[in-house]
Amino acid sequence: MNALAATNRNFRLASRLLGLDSKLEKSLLIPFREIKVECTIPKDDGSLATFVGFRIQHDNARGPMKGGIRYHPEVEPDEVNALAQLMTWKTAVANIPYGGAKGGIGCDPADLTVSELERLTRVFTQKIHDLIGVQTDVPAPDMGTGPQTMAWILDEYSKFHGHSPAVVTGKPVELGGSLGRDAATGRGVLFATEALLKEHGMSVSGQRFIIQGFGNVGSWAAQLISEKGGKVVAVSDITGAIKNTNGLDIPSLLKHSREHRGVKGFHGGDAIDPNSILVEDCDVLVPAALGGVINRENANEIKAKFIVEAANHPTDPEADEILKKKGVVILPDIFANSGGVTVSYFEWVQNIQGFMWDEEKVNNELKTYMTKGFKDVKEMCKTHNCDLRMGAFTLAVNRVARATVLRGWEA
Ligand SMILES: NC(=O)C1=CN([C@@H]2O[C@H](COP(=O)(O)OP(=O)(O)OC[C@H]3O[C@@H](n4cnc5c(N)ncnc54)[C@H](O)[C@@H]3O)[C@@H](O)[C@H]2O)C=CC1
Ligand SMILES: O=C(O)CCC(=O)C(=O)O
Repeated sequence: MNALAATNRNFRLASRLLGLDSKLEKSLLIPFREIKVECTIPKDDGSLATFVGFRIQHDNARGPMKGGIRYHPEVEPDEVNALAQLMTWKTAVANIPYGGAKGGIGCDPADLTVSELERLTRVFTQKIHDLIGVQTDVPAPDMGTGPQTMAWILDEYSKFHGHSPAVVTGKPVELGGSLGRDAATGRGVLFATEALLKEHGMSVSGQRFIIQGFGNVGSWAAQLISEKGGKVVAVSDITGAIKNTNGLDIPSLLKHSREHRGVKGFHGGDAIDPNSILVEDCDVLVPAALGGVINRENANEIKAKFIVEAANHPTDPEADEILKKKGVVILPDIFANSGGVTVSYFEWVQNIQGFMWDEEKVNNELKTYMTKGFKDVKEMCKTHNCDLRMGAFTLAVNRVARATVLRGWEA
């Protein structure tokens, strides 16, 4: 099932549990605005290259639309649409005053030089600058983008609208980025996992983790989990997969990954087939790369007791059903990876106030939001007698529906 069909399905299931009116359901499902732009840049060798960029703004009932920008060869409209919708539900679960959006450019950042990436980012910003803004739509990093990408967007946007640090989050700290944003999604994954395991009378310490993806989210999650005594027994990225049943030495793996641009070749473990990583033995599986990786082909083989969705929509609905029958507990993306957008919110607040928080305050506030989010999701599970995914979806859809109805439809 494609990402959009899967996300729509989860939304509709939640809408039915809540008993939403079908007209309201339709208005919540259709995106506010879909932007598709052609981005042509001169490459370093003088030849031209054309890319397609998207920004899909899903909903703004609860506040400015918010979500990352992804640079990846598989970026296409349905996927971005699904990711934008997920942002609406994620900001609502976190209870931060935003709606949802997502953007992306269909490109392989590994094939472009830094100056080509800068030109591409600037052209994309020129095409969408009138449609984003501090109170309308605030981009952030996602796969294949990072603080430098946000710095280029900030600079290009500010040429049109004056200096506007709050137009993007996940910026370098020197440009108004928040302390703690870089680690925030991984730290949120840790807090979410702690809340889940505590509920089952367990803690991170001593559990065996497998992490797919070793970029921003996966590497921070691995680091923070291992600092808490969790044993990370296997990790994969686009270059390969490494396993060590005694636990990988994460600081050494981070160093190796920085020096060799990937985990491949790390000597502190055995190389394994990256396609098998999700079905290796562990207690907690943390997908932190692409969507749709847990599906009907591999769901039956999964050995983990818990899945913490650090990536967006890693589990498709067929796999959800199979795993539920097997008794696997899934902590859904719209809660589990909400630490990133929550600290993006703190960054935006700091920029608007012209004031900077210290990192301890950022991390403490994040823990408060994640703990409250878990409690709110669990309450919805009780109310609707449903699993954690539907608990999170009903919580979010109800909040957005309430805001939409309160605002009214008068033209
Ligand atoms: N960066 C953020 O703040 C947030 C990111 N996310 C989600 O987390 C996931 C990862 O994002 P980032 O870490 O930011 O991206 P990133 O670009 O920093 O890292 C992506 C990682 O995935 C790996 N990867 C790519 N294709 C793979 C494959 N086929 N098999 C195994 N590994 C593969 C890459 O090698 C890299 O290690 C995405 O689903 C993203 O939407 C969710 C919330 C916030
Ligand atoms: O920090 C943000 O605004 C959004 C991060 C993001 O794209 C996500 O949570 O999927």
